[in-house]
Amino acid sequence: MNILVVSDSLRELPPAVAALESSGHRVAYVDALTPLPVIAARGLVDPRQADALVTGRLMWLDAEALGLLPRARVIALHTSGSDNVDLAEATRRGIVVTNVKGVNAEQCAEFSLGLMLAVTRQIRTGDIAIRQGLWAARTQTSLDLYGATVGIVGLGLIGKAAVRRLKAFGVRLLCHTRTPDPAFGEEMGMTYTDLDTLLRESDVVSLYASLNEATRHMIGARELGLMKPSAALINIARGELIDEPALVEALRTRRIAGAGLDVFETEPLFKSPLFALDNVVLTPHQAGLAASAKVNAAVRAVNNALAALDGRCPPDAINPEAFRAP
Ligand SMILES: NC(=O)c1ccc[n+]([C@@H]2O[C@H](COP(=O)([O-])OP(=O)(O)OC[C@H]3O[C@@H](n4cnc5c(N)ncnc54)[C@H](O)[C@@H]3O)[C@@H](O)[C@H]2O)c1
Ligand SMILES: O=C(O)[C@H](O)COP(=O)(O)O
Repeated sequence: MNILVVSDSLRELPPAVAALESSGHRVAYVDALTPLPVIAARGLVDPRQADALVTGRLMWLDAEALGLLPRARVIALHTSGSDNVDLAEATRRGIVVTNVKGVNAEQCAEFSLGLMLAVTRQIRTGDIAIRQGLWAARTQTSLDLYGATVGIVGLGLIGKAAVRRLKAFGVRLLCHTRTPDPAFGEEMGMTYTDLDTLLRESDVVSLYASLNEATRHMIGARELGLMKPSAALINIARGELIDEPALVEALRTRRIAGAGLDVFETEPLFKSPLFALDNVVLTPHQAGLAASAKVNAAVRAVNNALAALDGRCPPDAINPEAFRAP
């Protein structure tokens, strides 16, 4: 059978390539996350012949793109998010979709704490000052994490991993989530609350929710207006959780004190009003980019694809009801 790999990184990961090459299937690679309609139009590889597609988060798989995969049995994502796939349409077409949830959860959690520390303790400002010879400008940071209230939005794998770390920081923990875990909350000394209360009471609000219709723009002008002027907003989840122009305005007018952002409404991001602001720390969607996680993600995605082609429902199927044996 035919496997199409569209990825900007998978070919650099020998264990994933070895698994593909020894599978006995025909494998075609496109070494950039190019949209399927563009791949089809260029005619170098025909997605219509693919029985499996292995790809990543920036491959937008809406109804039109899925229409270019008439033979596909499986779409195997090497990312933990899966919001780039129209799942209902994939299911209707009998395509099983898999992701690699949890593969980079610990790394993303630790990165979010890095952003929290960078923003609240103004590590970036200090770095810039010392390089400019401005030792005397060293900043007395206005917020320590110790003793602060941290609001967790979305308590999934990454949210929980962040909470475990934050417990050691001596913070008060609030949480708003669709999936409260009372035993975990009790163990961590964390209080579940509605979103507005969390926004009003938190010194740091950190987002870990998945992107869906209920969470898209869950933080807009109204929500930013509820936050303390001294508070910081951290987002390593998905850019679309925040109404970005509203955040730019809140940061520009110092309605909130700062933000740490790893994800954006448009990615990749080459130009943004955020770049001109000194109270925001920005990173290019790298929270999960640890070497081990990247290899594990690619190998797990390849194994999901091979399982489906082998007639087994893939272990990471998000829509197992769509699985059909060859
Ligand atoms: N920056 C990165 O590199 C990176 C890497 C991996 C994952 N992510 C993103 O991080 C986020 C968390 O990933 P995860 O693996 O922990 O996912 P998960 O599915 O385990 O957890 C998601 C959480 O969001 C909550 N949620 C969903 N809808 C909600 C709503 N309406 N209100 C409140 N909570 C809601 C769910 O209850 C769940 O607890 C996702 O958005 C994922 O795409 C980012
Ligand atoms: O969903 C994920 O795993 C992260 O957002 C990372 O995605 P990426 O590997 O496509 O950057």
